[in-house]
Amino acid sequence: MLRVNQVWVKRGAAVALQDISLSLEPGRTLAVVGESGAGKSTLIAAILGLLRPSHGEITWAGAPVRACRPALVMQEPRSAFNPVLSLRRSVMEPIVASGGTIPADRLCHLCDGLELPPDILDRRPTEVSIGQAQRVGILRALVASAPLVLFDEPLSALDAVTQKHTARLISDLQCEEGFAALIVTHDLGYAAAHGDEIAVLKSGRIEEIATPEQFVLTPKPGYCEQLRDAALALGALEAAA
Ligand SMILES: Nc1ncnc2c1ncn2[C@@H]1O[C@H](COP(=O)(O)OP(=O)(O)OP(=O)(O)O)[C@@H](O)[C@H]1O
Repeated sequence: MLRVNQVWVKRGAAVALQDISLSLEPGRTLAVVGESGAGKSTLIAAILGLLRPSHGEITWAGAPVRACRPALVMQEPRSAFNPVLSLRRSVMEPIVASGGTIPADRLCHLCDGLELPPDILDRRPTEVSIGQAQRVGILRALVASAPLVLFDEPLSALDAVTQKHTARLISDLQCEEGFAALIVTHDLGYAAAHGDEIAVLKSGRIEEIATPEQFVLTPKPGYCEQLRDAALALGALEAAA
């Protein structure tokens, strides 16, 4: 299980995360939402060990998170890849580096599910659309069979139909394989439909961790309620309301 215990993280002179505690079990999804600059990407970087907390600790099954080889879907689809390598090399590299192999049928199954044409992995990042690059980023994370997958705005470059389809593929695969998913998103509809819990971040602090039902029906007064109301007004929570 992922445990984030009373974590504080500084970025430069400023405190970007303050007293963050949360946990996430295998097979479960935690959606992290909140305004721009709230600290969502900082939380991912701290979980990955890229930023060191000034206080508190972050573990997976009681050990440093890096020991479980977590997978990351990065926010910027194209810059997530080395521009001079084929996408295939970028997808395979983490697995080859750890001495593993990817069964060909798994790669084909995931490419099909993500609606990626068979030849796409032989191209470079600049030779595919941003939405395709985003789906290759998801492919790279899922193919590794990591027990913990961190998604930073995984669907932001996709059209609505592809978003829905890709979100379903991630959920189905999670049911089959049981990985824990932490998903940072601005899309409250996605958070409510696919999160077992929603964590609302504001100014580096957790305002509330709630089930989608609690968030929609009885959000914490103040910022969480404003966020819920704004999402309702935009029709983003229709399925969950
Ligand atoms: N490299 C950096 N150096 C100093 N401060 C940074 C750095 N990166 C981010 N910050 C600051 O840390 C705070 C949290 O940023 P973070 O990127 O985690 O927010 P976010 O919630 O992911 O935002 P967004 O939704 O816009 O991606 C912000 O105040 C931001 O300006």
